[in-house]
Amino acid sequence: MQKGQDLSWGSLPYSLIPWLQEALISLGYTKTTPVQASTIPMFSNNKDVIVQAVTGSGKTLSYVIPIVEKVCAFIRNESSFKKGHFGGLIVCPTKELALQIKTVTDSLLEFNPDERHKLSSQAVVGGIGNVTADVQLFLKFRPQILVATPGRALEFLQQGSVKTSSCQVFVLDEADKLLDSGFSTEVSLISKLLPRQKRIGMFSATISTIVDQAFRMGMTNPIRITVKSDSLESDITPAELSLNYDIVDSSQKLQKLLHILTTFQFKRAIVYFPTCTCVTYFFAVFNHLLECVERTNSACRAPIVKLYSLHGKLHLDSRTKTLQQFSDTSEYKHILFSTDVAARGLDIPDMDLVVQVDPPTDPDVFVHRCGRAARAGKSGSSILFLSPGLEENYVEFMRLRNVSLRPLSQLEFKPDDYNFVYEQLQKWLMVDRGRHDKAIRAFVSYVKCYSKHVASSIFRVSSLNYWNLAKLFGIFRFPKMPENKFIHDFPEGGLIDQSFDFDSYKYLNEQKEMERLADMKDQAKKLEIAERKKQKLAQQQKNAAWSAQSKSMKHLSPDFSTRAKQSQKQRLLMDEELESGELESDWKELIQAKKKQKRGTISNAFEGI
Ligand SMILES: Nc1ncnc2c1ncn2[C@@H]1O[C@H](COP(=O)(O)OP(=O)(O)OP(=O)(O)O)[C@@H](O)[C@H]1O
Repeated sequence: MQKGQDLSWGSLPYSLIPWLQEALISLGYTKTTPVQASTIPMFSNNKDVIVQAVTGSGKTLSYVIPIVEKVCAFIRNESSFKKGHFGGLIVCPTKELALQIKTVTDSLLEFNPDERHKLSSQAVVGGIGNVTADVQLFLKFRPQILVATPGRALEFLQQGSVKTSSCQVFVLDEADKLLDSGFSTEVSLISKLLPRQKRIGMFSATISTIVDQAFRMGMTNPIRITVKSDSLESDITPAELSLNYDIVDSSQKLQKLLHILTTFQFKRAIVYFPTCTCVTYFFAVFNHLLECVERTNSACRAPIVKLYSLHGKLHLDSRTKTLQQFSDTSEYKHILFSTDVAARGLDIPDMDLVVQVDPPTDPDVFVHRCGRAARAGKSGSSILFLSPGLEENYVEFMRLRNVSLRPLSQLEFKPDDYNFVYEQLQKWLMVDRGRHDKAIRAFVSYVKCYSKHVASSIFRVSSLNYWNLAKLFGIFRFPKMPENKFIHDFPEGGLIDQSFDFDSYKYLNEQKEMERLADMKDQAKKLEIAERKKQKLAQQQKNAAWSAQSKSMKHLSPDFSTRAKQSQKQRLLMDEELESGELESDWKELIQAKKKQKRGTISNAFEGI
């Protein structure tokens, strides 16, 4: 693709269907974007394509237009699709993205003037109804184009009444994500269920690692299309996106985040946290902090309109509603707290700021997160927090991956103005022990997630500053977890403030508080019994020592020494049980979640985020 090349729709090397061209212009797409100019002629002309182009460059229309053209050509030749047949399948990793692609597709199809052959699409995604309901809708409305997530798509295609033989195009949007271990089995099974002679298109902003897998999907002589950015700093992020980082102690992250969100000018921002529990927790914390900011005459007073939260453990309806409300508002300063469920593909208008409280575990996702801002030629900026020490190497690590980050300037941050943050956080936690439980869960999930970083030489759980991290979450004690061995000067009982009285720390929820009190009684009883057993054992040992004095070692009954060993073993086991009982409380939820996740991998590998 040459610089200064004519990008009008009319300059494509073949003529688009007239109503389609009219539709594009009516929708405000007056000319092609570079990736569309390069891809549409190839993909429409029966070539398999592997397309890499920066975020927000218009990849969606690069495949939707060729699919619509193929569907129309099929109808022209065969008069219509038979019942149970369809013409194109688009698969992508998240439900939100699938619904967004369907919206883009429908916006074009509405312009089809042929009353006899209505064109439509259907979303086939997990979390909405069930596959039987999907098939019923499909048979009733006979859509020609399907937009699906991998698990549900596979189930759907395996239903007897769904016929795949007319499918001519198979698109993998966010192909690198689809072909990684979480989804690859479903995706290759889907490909096998579709006709051999179908065309395949793979699209992503970060696709370099998957080319070898293209052949496994059944691609024949795929054309590789790479559309780079004009940016001087990176050719894999848009030129209009400024990429910044800030070195900040975990203990100061909340304060800095509050400063940025209250003093920076932006319309919509997205703040990424590593796990679902972190999103839920910090969403609640931030709502409280913002109330405090509003109440006081604090230096950082600013008109934040609304916070939203999004993650994979929320019900799909509520996720869709949240995104809808967040996207629809025309007011300033709307902020979405999210996991990586909103990292790829989402096209939210006027998003001009992305903040990453931590880098993503997969470095490729960094580009996708930042790419939610500065889309379609608009400007935007992203800020990444890095902790001092090893994490500072991330800047060089990303530079080697062709992404250059600059230190954040113009941050007139005065820590003293934000002293109230930690105080308020602790006060807020004191109101309800349930809040502290949530903080502990979020803390544990954070550490677990940290251990999953691909760049394991930079992100080491052994190098984390757990004391600073504890301040970020506001917790009063360290949870029991295997990583405690890395905490220097680990305090007695994990208590961060030794004077803190956990026994009188209450739940607001009456039922929970009653259970806690009953538990406390139970524990006290168990300890008493254990203490008595210990004393008894000590007495037995004393007696044994006395009798040993009177007998020589060779006359010592072998039976006795075995019994002594056994009871010592029993005592150790009992101590371990008590210990693991406590351990369990912090880990139980994570283990359950892990099991659930394992069961759910087929339907959606994004559930963890
Ligand atoms: N030809 C065009 N003219 C003007 N705007 C366009 C054109 N094509 C697409 N856009 C707009 O550009 C934005 C980004 O498009 P799209 O979501 O397809 O990007 P993408 O390359 O798929 O991004 P990502 O890699 O983040 O998924 C959308 O708001 C879309 O409406």
